[in-house]
Amino acid sequence: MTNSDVDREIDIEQEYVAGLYARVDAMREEAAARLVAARRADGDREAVAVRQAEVARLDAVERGLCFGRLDLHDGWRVYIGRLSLFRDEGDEPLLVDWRAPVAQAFYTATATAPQGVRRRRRITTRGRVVVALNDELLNPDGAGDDGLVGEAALLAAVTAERTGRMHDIVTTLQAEQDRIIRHESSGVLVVQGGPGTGKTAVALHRVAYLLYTRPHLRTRGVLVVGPSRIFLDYIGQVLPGLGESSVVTATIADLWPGVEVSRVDPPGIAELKGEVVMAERLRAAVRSRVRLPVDPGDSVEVEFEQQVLRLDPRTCDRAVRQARRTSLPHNQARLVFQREIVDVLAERLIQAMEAVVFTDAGEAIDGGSPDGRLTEADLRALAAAGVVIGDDDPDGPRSLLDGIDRAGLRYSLLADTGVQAALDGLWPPLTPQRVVSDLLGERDDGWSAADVPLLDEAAALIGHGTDRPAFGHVVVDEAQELSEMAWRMLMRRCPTRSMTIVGDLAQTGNPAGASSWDHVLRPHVRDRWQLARLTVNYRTPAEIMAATTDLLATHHPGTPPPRSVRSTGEPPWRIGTTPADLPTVIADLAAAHTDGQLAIIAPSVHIESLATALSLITPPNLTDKVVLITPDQAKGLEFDSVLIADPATILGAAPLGHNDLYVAMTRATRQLGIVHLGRPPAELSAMRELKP
Ligand SMILES: Nc1ncnc2c1ncn2[C@@H]1O[C@H](COP(=O)(O)OP(=O)(O)OP(=O)(O)O)[C@@H](O)[C@H]1O
Repeated sequence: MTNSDVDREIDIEQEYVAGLYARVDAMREEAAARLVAARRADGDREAVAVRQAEVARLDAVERGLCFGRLDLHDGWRVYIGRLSLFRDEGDEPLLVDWRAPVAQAFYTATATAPQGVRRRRRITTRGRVVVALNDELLNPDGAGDDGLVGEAALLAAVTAERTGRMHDIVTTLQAEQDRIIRHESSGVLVVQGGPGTGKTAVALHRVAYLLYTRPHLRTRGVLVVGPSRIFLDYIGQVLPGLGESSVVTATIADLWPGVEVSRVDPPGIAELKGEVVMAERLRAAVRSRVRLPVDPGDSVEVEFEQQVLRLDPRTCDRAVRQARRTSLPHNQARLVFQREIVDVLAERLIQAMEAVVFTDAGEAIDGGSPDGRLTEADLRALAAAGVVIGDDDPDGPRSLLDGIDRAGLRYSLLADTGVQAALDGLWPPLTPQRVVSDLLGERDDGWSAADVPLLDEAAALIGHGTDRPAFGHVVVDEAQELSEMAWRMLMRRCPTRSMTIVGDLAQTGNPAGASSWDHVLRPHVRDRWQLARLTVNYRTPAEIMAATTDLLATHHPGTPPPRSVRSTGEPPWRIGTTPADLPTVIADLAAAHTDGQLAIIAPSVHIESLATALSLITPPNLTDKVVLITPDQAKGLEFDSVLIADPATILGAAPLGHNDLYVAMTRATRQLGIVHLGRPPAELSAMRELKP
């Protein structure tokens, strides 16, 4: 096309896009009016929320409303964008939502498999203005069929300066990513992929896709679990940018409201707390809190209204078995136990009362039989005293107390503090906090992140907080980090086991985390899970991935690094220094840095001195030009450039330190530099060395 052809085409698209915005503006006005009306119509909060979501969704699609066009061989033309727009109900769409089936060809059609597409056009807009077009003709001769769809737009997206916030990739999704996003699994789908392969992006776009294709999830709710608050902030704009703002994001610790994580476990302890054997130990701990008398001589005395009633071991045992047969959690089963015991106590009291009959004058004249029947002698005595009993059923038991009296007596027993104290001594009410701290033998000095799944397990055993929300679909990001106990907790939040799990087993930093997907999932879904893989690294240039080769080969032999989508021609470097000079060297390198956002990734022992030397805050503000973080905090994030301080300490600080170093090395989109103390670790010695 000549320049004037391009200009003419841009004018045509501009007119079309302007028409789309006019339609959105009209819809937005209507939605705003509906919101005002809903607010006026007193109190219906649900209706207001629905209307608010409608307005938010229309606001969210403002940027990049329309980004593509497909020209089909049969003459049809389809515009692709962030939502579907119609001029009038029943009309052909003006714009097709990227999640609709017809839009799939935009991401997956190739010259060899054109899917009826003649031309794929990318439309780039700035605000509401069309600024560029990029056409691909899908010729059957296969020209340009390199597996990457829309390479120029893709490379522009992956090389753009980072902002500390993740953006959606709806305009440049690649075929292998699209297939996962639209995967029809309604069970557990695991997405395994190396660093930068788009796992997080794909998981979030899949959420948007599922909300579109399975509308029931809007009411059932979707939960996205991430490794840290920093990470959740980093991804926080992606779903709202796709018009989906109803999704809950949380760390594992956030899923237990009311507990503040304020403590870090000593090395090795978090690992033990994460093992599944803890579930059995908690179960045993809860069970052992029911304490029964064993010998007849140990009968429990219950005082009620100046009478002493005795509970022998057999009665207690029967009540416990009755309660356990219900399979209810501890605190609810306790109520069954109490009812059983109170029934026994009430029956004894009734028998004692029936055994004595009072005249009008309050004089005790005779007794009934133990089963509540009055003897003929009793009846004669009572008739003589003017008391008439049981005339509604002359043949049945003629007891003095009717059903209401008996219920009242049971209630009085249950409400009596003496009776309650005796019952609590046998089957006490429990709280998760008590159970967990008793089991761990820890003082009340706060909770660690690894305690949260234990609290949740205890809560499930006890029946505490049974109103915890469950979700229709759960996404787990950086899923390799979850312990067995954390998986149990998550499964309780997702009874339908509809999940998207994304992670990389080569990046596991948590010693309690996963080394095999089958191992973590089998106890919950047996073999009913599917694995999908992502193979192309969009973040990290080939030069940086090459620098991780020795690290990967040493610690994960046989794991191929993902193929980088691009190279920069700029190999990463390393430089040696002394412990005393480390802060100055890092500060000088940071001061000389001009190429976009820089992250300094350092083991926690150096964070304080580096923060002082560079006047940086910790934890960082992710949108700052220079941020200082630990490898653990860096999980899932990315930056234009990365400086790693003291890699040997990262390697040696934890049992899976090599994975932490791998994470740190794969965060940069442009440059990587490593400052080591003394000689470099063997895994990095092949890197280009800069002389100080
Ligand atoms: N199709 C795409 N178009 C544009 N950018 C993409 C595409 N796929 C991935 N990216 C970008 O590549 C980067 C890495 O993506 P993402 O963080 O989702 O990868 P990841 O597999 O979760 O990485 P890690 O496991 O290393 O944390 C992000 O900036 C993302 O926007």
